[in-house]
This record gives sequence, C-alpha cells and structure tokens, in this order.
Amino acid sequence: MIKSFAQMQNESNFREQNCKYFNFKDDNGSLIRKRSGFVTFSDQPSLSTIIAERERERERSRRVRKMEVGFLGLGIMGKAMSMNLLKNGFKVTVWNRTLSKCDELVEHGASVCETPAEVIKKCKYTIAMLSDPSAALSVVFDKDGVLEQICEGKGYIDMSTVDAETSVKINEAITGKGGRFVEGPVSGSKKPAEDGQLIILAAGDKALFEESIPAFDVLGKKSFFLGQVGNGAKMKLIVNMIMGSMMNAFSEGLVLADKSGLSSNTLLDILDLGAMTNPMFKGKGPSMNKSSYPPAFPLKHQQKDMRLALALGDENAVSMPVAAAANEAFKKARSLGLGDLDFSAVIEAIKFSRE
Ligand SMILES: NC(=O)C1=CN([C@@H]2O[C@H](COP(=O)(O)OP(=O)(O)OC[C@H]3O[C@@H](n4cnc5c(N)ncnc54)[C@H](OP(=O)(O)O)[C@@H]3O)[C@@H](O)[C@H]2O)C=CC1
Ligand SMILES: O=CC(=O)O
Repeated sequence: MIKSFAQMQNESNFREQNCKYFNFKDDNGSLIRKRSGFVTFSDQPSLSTIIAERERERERSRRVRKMEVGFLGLGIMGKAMSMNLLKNGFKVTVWNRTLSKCDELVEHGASVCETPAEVIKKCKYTIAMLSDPSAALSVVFDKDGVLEQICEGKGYIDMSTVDAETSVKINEAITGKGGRFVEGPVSGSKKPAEDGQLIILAAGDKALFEESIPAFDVLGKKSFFLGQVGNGAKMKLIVNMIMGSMMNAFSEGLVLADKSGLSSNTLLDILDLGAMTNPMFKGKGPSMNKSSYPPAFPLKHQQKDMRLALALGDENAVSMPVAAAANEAFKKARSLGLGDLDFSAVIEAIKFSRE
C-alpha cells in the first residue's frame, strides 16, 4: 500500500532525517510546501520521546527527594531495603528494636528515632519490615507504637509476611485513626532486596499504593495491587507454601542421591538442564551440598509461613498434605536449633531422620 506523507507522519515509529521544507507558490498562486531529505521508520526513540522521558525522570527525582520515608525493622530485609531507598535519594528515618542496628544506616545518611511513634510523627509515609504477626502487632499497638501518632495524611505500609487476620487488624486500627494502610509483603530474598528486585504483593488503600510507587520501584521489579487488605498476605503465604514444599522435595532428592551412591552435584547439573530448573535450586544447591546455610531467608520465618499457609488451607477446607509434611520437616529443623540458619538447612532435618 502506498501511503501519503501525512499518513506516514502518524505512524508511531516515523522519523524524519535531515529534512528541510521549502515554501513556494504554484501557477495558481497556492502555497505549496516541499520537503527535501528522507524519512525512515525506526525503533529508536524520537527526540521528543527522549525529552519527555527525561522530564518524567526529573519529576520522579523531584518527588523522591521530597519524600521522607520512615522504616521500622532493620533485619536482613529491612536493612537492605532501607539502604536501597537511601541510595536512591529518599530521606529515610529508621527505627529498630535493637537500636544499634540503625548505626550502619545512619552512616549512609539515615536519621534515627527511638520509637515507632516518633518515626510516624516525623514521616508522611512509613514502611515496616518485621519478623512475624506478633512483631507487626506489637509495633503498631504497644506503648510508643505506630497508633500513638498515626493520623489523617499519614500512610503506613507493612511489608512483613503476616496472615490476613493480622493485616486486617492493623488496617482497622490505622484507618480508625484517620491514617491510610497498605500491606505489601514481598517475594524475593536478601539478594533481590539488595538489588531492588523484589516482587511486591500489595493490597489496601489504592491511592496510598499509587503514592508509594516511587519507593516500590526502587525496592522491587514489579508491584502487584491485589485489592482489599488481606489479599496480599494470602498471596504471599501461598507463594511461600509452594517454595517451602519445593525446598523439601529438593532436599529429599539431594539426600537420596547421596545415600544411593550418586553425586548430588551431578543431580544439580541434571535438574538445571531440564524443565525443573529454577533460581532457587541453582542458587542454594551448591551450598547445601557443602552443608553451608548462611541465612538469607531464616528457616524460622519459612516455618512461620508454612504454619500460616496451612491455617489458610484449614479456613478454606483445602487439603494440603504436601505442605503439611514440609511444615513437619521445618519444625524438626527448628527443634534441632537450625531456626536462624537459611531455610535450606531443612535438609539437615531430612539427613537426621534418615540416620
Ligand atoms: N529474609 C528473606 O529472605 C525474606 C523475608 N521476608 C519476610 O520479611 C520479614 C522480615 O524478614 P527478615 O528481615 O529476614 O527477618 P529478621 O529476623 O532478619 O528481622 C526481623 C526484624 O523484626 C524485628 N522484630 C522481631 N520481633 C520484634 C518485636 N517484638 N518488636 C519489634 N521488632 C521486632 C527485628 O528486630 P531486632 O533486630 O531487634 O531483633 C528485626 O528488625 C519477615 O516477615 C519475613 O518472613 C519476606 C521475603 C524474604
Ligand atoms: O519469603 C521469602 C522469599 O524468599 O520470598
């Protein structure tokens, strides 16, 4: 099909190169516009697209520089996440139950407060990353907690992995005082947290979610908005229930290979070449074969997630025998004193039960 110049100009990838326009009159005196040079169709962004993109980036930086974010809980995840916010230009005010853990963040430019209430008072937006439901509730409801200062105009974003009931309770308390709440548990461990590559499973106040996007974009590679409070918690527990079950099957396979006189390293190579290849087997397998479990995702937290996911299964009458068996192995590992090691240390419980 032959297209007119005007039609070509409407194509999204239309570009002009070295074009000059000449105006002259024809025999009837009508003004005619002639063009010299040539046009191309290119996937390269046009100058106007580049300028618009730069302007958007400048606007994003302006918003970030103005955003004062509070951060409660500087464990493995909270430390990496708040450090990322700092490195990306946010003003960050931190609090941790063990206050000395704030020192490293302060060295990188963070301010520190002595209580969660003080952080809330100071910041329009506060993120929490705490170990479990009881920690999440305590930081909100206890003396000097979030509730003492939360009010209209303030947003609270809890990214801890908890059950829906805990999240709903926190939401009711925060909104009851005029504040806004988003739950935003994350999928991804220590390294994705350090690299800003988490997957954020948010739910709750949509406007607060949208205002939090500049921070979420720094913390993660993708943010899902899942609707009402509780949905983020449930989705996270389902994801981790699958992860915990996979880790158990993987551990049993490694132990079985070894006990059958096969090389567990060769098993890793075989798995990596087939349909079951995944970053978890690839990342954890070699260190598991060396019985090394530096904590990225502590085993005690994985067991907490299995427990909470099984409770969700109970509520919904979903039979989950695989997850229940995996939970037993994590419980066994905890009873062996492995709770603070990485969750891959569950393999030790499997080795133990076969000795
Ligand atoms: N590690 C990981 O790979 C991932 C973890 N998660 C989830 O993120 C959350 C944090 O995990 P992670 O950073 O690994 O955990 P850590 O155990 O490293 O850190 C837990 C944090 O919670 C604080 N805390 C515990 N109990 C209380 C309490 N009663 N009152 C106040 N603060 C408390 C700790 O304070 P203190 O320093 O004083 O002990 C610490 O800041 C958990 O819900 C976990 O399931 C989600 C995705 C990945
Ligand atoms: O919750 C743990 C994770 O790796 O995700």
